[in-house]
Amino acid sequence: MIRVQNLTRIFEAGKQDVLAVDHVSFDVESGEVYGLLGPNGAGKTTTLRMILGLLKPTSGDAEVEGFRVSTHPDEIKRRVGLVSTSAGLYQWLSPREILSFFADVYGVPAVLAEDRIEQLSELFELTSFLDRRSATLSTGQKQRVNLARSLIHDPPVMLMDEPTRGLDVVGSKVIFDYIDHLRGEGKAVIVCTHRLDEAEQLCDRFGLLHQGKKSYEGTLEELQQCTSCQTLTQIFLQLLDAPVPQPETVTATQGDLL
Ligand SMILES: Nc1ncnc2c1ncn2[C@@H]1O[C@H](COP(=O)(O)OP(=O)(O)OP(=O)(O)O)[C@@H](O)[C@H]1O
Repeated sequence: MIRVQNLTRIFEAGKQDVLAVDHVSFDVESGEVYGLLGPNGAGKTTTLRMILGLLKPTSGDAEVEGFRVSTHPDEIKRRVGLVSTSAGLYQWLSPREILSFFADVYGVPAVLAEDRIEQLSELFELTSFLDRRSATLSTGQKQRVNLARSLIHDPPVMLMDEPTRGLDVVGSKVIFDYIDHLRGEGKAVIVCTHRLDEAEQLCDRFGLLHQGKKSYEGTLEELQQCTSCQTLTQIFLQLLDAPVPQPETVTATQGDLL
């Protein structure tokens, strides 16, 4: 469903270029939740932005349902939803107006959009504030509107950048349930998070980025076998202590150690 092939991005930043993402490759299948993890500055957001077509790779490519982002950026946007804590809502519009607006942007026919808004309002319990101005909503309510917005065009792929940042336990639970819902619907999901405890519960497979390179990949069991660590936090700390692999990335399924 999602194929990332040798994605690389170099930023020109003053006198020194920044190699933000360095030949990263991975696949995510339908119904799979893939945790893209790494410390600050590892290249997670840059990778998501390239998959979505918001940022041009220096080299490499990404594919969604067989469409390459380099050649079919509009097909990609139709097929990918994005949940990001930094996404704001239009303060003067109500959730219903926001959802209608995005349905229109994504080319969802008006009749279908009405049904979709109905379904998503029930799923995310928006009904009681669907026609209130967004400025008056609580953080958790705004977050639920954002989740509904990301699904308005029913995309087969969902990218989530720090979805639980700043949320309390109840808000985080809404995200957990949402990710389970996506998995049940057969979507391919990539989640970037610093909450390793959450990632451990949520994700089926992990790719660990370090200094722009993919250092580890596998299920929790595979990572445990490969590192002799038990928790994702321990595995992560081991990754930070290890030298960045050169030139090949390491796949836990191959039984290699860093
Ligand atoms: N527009 C830009 N110009 C220059 N450097 C950039 C730009 N965007 C990102 N970078 C650099 O690229 C590297 C990767 O950044 P990125 O935001 O992808 O990391 P991240 O893993 O998402 O980090 P965090 O967890 O802190 O959000 C960092 O060194 C960052 O400073």
